[in-house]
Amino acid sequence: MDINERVSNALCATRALDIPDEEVKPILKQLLKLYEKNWELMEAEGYRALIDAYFELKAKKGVKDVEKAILEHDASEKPSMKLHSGVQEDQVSPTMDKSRKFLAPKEGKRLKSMSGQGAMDSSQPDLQEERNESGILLPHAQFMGRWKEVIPSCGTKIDRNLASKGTSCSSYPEKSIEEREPSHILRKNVYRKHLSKQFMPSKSEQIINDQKQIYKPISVVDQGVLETPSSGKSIVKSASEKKLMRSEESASGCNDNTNHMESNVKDMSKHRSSGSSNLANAHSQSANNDERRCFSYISDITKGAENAKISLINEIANEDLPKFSYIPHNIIYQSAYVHISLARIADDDCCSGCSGDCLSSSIPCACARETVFCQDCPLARSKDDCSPEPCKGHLVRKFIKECWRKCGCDMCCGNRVVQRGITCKLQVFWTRQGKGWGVRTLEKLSKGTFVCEYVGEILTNTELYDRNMKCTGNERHTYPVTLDADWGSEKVLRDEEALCLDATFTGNVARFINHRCFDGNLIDIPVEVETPDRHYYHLAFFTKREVSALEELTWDYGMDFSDHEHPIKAFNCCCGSQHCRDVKPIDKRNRKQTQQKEDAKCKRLKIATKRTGAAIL
Ligand SMILES: C[S@@+](CC[C@H](N)C(=O)[O-])C[C@H]1O[C@@H](n2cnc3c(N)ncnc32)[C@H](O)[C@@H]1O
Repeated sequence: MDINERVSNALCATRALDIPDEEVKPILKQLLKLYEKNWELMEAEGYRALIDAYFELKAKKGVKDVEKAILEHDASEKPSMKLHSGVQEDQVSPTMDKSRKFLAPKEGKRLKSMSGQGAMDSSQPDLQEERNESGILLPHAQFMGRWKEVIPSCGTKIDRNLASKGTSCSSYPEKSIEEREPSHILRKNVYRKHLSKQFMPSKSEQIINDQKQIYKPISVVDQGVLETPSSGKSIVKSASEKKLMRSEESASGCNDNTNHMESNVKDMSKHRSSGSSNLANAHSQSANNDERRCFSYISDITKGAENAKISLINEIANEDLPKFSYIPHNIIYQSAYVHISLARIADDDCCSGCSGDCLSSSIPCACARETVFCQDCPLARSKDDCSPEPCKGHLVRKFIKECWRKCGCDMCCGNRVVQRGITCKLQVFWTRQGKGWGVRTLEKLSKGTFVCEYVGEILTNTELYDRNMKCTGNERHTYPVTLDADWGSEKVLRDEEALCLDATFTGNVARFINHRCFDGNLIDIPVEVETPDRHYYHLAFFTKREVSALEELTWDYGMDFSDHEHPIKAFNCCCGSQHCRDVKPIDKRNRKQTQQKEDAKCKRLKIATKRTGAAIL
């Protein structure tokens, strides 16, 4: 990217905060000097440094003194480069296996940690500890006085050359999504059965709010006066919010694009409540006398357990926060047999002879070869082609096998993506369509980006059955997903052997990802990391297409809404997809009638046009 483009991207990001170009330009200039023209630092976290510097200067001295003030700016404020993963470029159509088998009850419960996974136990405090005694939402310590949240970066791309700069793990260059190379090589027709996936809603899909109200929502009116709104008071929306909502409603596949900039404004207003005048300035600039509220905000629901912070925001309603313990890796509940040992990994199941990045060599290593690109993949053609283009995606994707401990490559190897964890900027938010909480991305994601793994407790099918039987109905939602454990193996596993993941009580951000019939923007891919037999594997979400900043992330749970025989009642789907499978008979009739009316209208128009010779616009 050339300098002009970079400058214009930076101005675009600050303009979105109503910061005039002429005020930001000198700051940009001085910061660049300070950063020795390192644009990656400038661009990190949505130009955070630039925006921070602006508000700080504005609050302290006014932007005229910028040149002097910026030199006083602490160099330690430079954002550091983060470890970033490579990316998977692929496409597949989700398949469904609707078999749901559960067996008899089993005995008690105790959590144990899975070896080598560093999982946290369930004693991890609840999200609700984010509140102070008076019940007001408390920002995290590191959030106080500094605005550290992400701003969509107007499609900022990072220099291609970065990829070839230093690749040590601590300073692994942050490639733009567009620039990342595919990290996994996929094998065709690998497994016999498709991955079975389904969510079981709790017995009652009603949200039962029996939790104690332990916090009060915050709302900021006009110039940042803090108030706690009385419950039931309707939320006044700005014109832009209303416009946004309308466009959301009409947009298919792009729901809940709540204005992130406005979220940030709300975040800022909270800063003021904690004594940050610069942020208050920002708020008063942008609020334009609109009433703005933020009912709840947590800057990092992972409490530092992930590489990237994941915030939670509710701008819509005064809802209880979800109660669960965040874990970044799967954890065994009790009886699940997940046998991880280096001895089980045969020599041809790893690439001990490799070094550095397995994907950088022209011939993929043994692990990468386990999964082979489709015929059209430029990497597969790379043997004949000395300069392969970036992969444009694959027709068939089955599973991914990542390099692991016995492999000779390093942690920055392109064939280690899922194991490096979340690097995307994600946010949990309260949806407008009645789906409860959902997950959105705060940055544009290109097709094939690894988003997150589905993390939860590893249970046997028997244990899951037991758990479901004990459900009181007070649980807000349950989130089990079955691992199609006999996939790729010779024998069919019994229910006390077959595994599933349950994120109801303990899980990661994926537990908030909502369902969308057919055209969700994520696809779940089984990933083999530590265990070679596919009895246990990881389930990772990748984007199926480019996803815009602020778009809700969704996947197809594979539910059959017409299966009324199923013991667990499915939820009423509000996915908004035009291909929604949960169509009530009356809607079906209406849909058909509307279609017939449309067809007739079209026909009439065509005839009229033929007669008059007029063009249909
Ligand atoms: C994995 S959870 C997703 C997070 C959930 N929305 C929450 O608030 O915690 C699955 C539950 O979300 C709700 N849900 C997911 N997708 C939905 C959809 N398309 N329409 C309505 N409800 C949905 C259902 O209640 C379902 O049982």
